[in-house]
Amino acid sequence: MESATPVIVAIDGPSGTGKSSTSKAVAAQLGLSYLDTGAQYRAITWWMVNNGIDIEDPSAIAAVAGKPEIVSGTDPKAPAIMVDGVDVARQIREQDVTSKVSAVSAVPEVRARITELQRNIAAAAAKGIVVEGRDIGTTVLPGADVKIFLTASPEARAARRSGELKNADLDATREALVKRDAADSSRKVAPLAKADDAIEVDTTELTLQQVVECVVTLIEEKRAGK
Ligand SMILES: Nc1ncnc2c1ncn2[C@@H]1O[C@H](COP(=O)(O)OP(=O)(O)O)[C@@H](O)[C@H]1O
Ligand SMILES: Nc1ccn([C@@H]2O[C@H](COP(=O)(O)OP(=O)(O)O)[C@@H](O)[C@H]2O)c(=O)n1
Repeated sequence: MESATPVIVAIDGPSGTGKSSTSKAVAAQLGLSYLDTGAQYRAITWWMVNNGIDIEDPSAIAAVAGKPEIVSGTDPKAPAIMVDGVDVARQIREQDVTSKVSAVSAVPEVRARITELQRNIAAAAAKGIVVEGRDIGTTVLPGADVKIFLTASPEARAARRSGELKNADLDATREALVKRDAADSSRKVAPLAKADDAIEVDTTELTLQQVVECVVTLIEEKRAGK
């Protein structure tokens, strides 16, 4: 599939619905760039924790939101995330960051900063980009060519997540995940939400391959002008 105009794809949804795996596979298959916006919010959270900022204090977070330099790689086969020149790909997945990221990402100054980075990265993608997150279709790139909102039952999502984490307790994983979704959905600025014009795909009973095929087909149809 060749096209002169870059295609912008927004994939949103709660945790464990398959956003990262689907977005990486779709981008790799179509030769597009890829951006994991959750990794950016995790990276700024890691920096706050590492610099002793009180996560309970939004004004303390806001005051330093512009300080860390966050650089995202956009190769779907080797996604990278750096903070002040340090590769934090492993650290940002740790439980401590996961439990604090919703509080940090709810601070408007953090969102303004990260949203600007995201728009610049999307604008620079020559062939187009798949951007995954919570507010891409609604806020970051409302003019995206294709908008997908992935969902799945909390049970399926918890089972997928505990499959990744060693010794994870299924009930505790589900509880933590539902709590984070609630925090992300209820914040004032750019909450987790489906855009009115997004296509919802329930992945509970689908394999990753089926979800990837579904999204690739939607992009191809859009490019063919259907
Ligand atoms: N449709 C699917 N069926 C089964 N497992 C899946 C499916 N999609 C993703 N997974 C697995 O679930 C886990 C979470 O997927 P991920 O893409 O990280 O979700 P998200 O980015 O939405 O949090 C990963 O281990 C992934 O391999
Ligand atoms: N566009 C986005 C992406 C993530 N986030 C925040 O970042 C957190 C981590 O996102 P993630 O995509 O890495 O989470 P998982 O789906 O991997 O569990 C979310 O729980 C949100 O608090 C956001 O606010 N906006």
